[in-house]
Amino acid sequence: MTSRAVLALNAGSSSLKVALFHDERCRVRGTIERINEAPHLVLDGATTPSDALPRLTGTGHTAVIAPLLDWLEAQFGDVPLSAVGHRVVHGGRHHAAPCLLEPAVVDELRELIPLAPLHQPPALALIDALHAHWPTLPQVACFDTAFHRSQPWLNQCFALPRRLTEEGILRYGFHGLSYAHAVRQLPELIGERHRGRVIIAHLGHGCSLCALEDGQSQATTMGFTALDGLMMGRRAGNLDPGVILYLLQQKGWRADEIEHLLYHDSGLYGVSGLSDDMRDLLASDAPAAAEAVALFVRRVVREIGGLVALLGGLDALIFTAGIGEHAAPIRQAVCHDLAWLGIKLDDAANARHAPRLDRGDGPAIGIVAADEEAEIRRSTLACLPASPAAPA
Ligand SMILES: Nc1ncnc2c1ncn2[C@@H]1O[C@H](COP(=O)(O)OP(=O)(O)O)[C@@H](O)[C@H]1O
Ligand SMILES: CC(=O)OP(=O)(O)O
Ligand SMILES: [Mg+2]
Repeated sequence: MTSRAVLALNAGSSSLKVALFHDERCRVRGTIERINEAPHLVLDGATTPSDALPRLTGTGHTAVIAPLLDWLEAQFGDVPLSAVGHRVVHGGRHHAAPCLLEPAVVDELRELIPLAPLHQPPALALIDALHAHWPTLPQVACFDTAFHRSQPWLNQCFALPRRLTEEGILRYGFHGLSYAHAVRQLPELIGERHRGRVIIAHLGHGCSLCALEDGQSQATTMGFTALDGLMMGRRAGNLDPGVILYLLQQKGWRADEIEHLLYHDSGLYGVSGLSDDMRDLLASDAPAAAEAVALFVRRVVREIGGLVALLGGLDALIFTAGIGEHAAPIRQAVCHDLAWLGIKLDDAANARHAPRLDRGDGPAIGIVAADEEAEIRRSTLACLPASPAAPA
């Protein structure tokens, strides 16, 4: 079989995650953190001297990509790239599967920028930059929204006039690459229960929940945009739309000020007044930090209650992403408040972040390490023409 290598790029609002896969092996993986302020590449599982890393002088995704590609070529020039795969947060109504990035698709994705203003522009900037760098290399879009196209129609609808629903004002849902990856890990982690009623809690900088049956998305907390649902690092989540009308009409806020409030100034950061990072809040003894953490937990518990009602019960609760994987006190508080569901957390297993956290009876509880890049690799390869058969 021909050898295949994929560069996976995951453009986040404040970071760029990168992984280079060669066949089954991951050759290098890392995150460019604080991309809009002071970008620096942190490689997974390695303490690399800074002079061996790319020198990132400009800020933003467009500025870091050229030095990153030069560095990758210098370090891994022996890896014959077959394609680049991108996480594209919004695929709208028409993309239920990954696809090759033809010019018409890129134009269509540009139209979705208002629906994902933090994520869609950096992904599109990377697609343009990669095309300029390697004009003939196939590029594939892997959509966060695609995983949720399986939701029953009622769970995709807002109670709005039909004409708006028909226009595509729907609950799309996000974090689909993370959920798809988690679902693949479930048979090994929870056995036959993977076919049952499962809730996955993706708690990272952005946060959402997904209710699944037989591995298919049934409902999710994010909606038309990634603003809905849970409280997040800098996003409020679920909010009475009357608050927005009040700010517009009574307080004279402009639309761009409201956008900033919703995407940047709310959530853990807004409530604590300190930080958008759960680590800082858990380490702080400021009352406002404790309140932000308590509200975060309260919102998770309340939304899980709603999803359990839709599923008609719960067979497993799975945590993933930065907070879900690493913040034992958050998992503990959520599980404590869900004791009425028969959830019983093994505190020792929770403290050591073990894969299985339940005490053997009641719903299974587990942790899956998020790996959107592995899902990007898999989806990207699936979009490429099959390898020519090896000569006999
Ligand atoms: N050890 C930890 N304890 C508590 N929270 C953590 C820990 N490690 C990471 N986090 C949280 O995870 C968040 C980032 O999660 P991640 O899934 O990497 O987000 P994203 O991909 O959206 O940038 C951080 O903002 C931080 O709040
Ligand atoms: C969709 C979304 O919120 O993504 P992230 O968690 O990467 O910000
Ligand atoms: Mg993320």
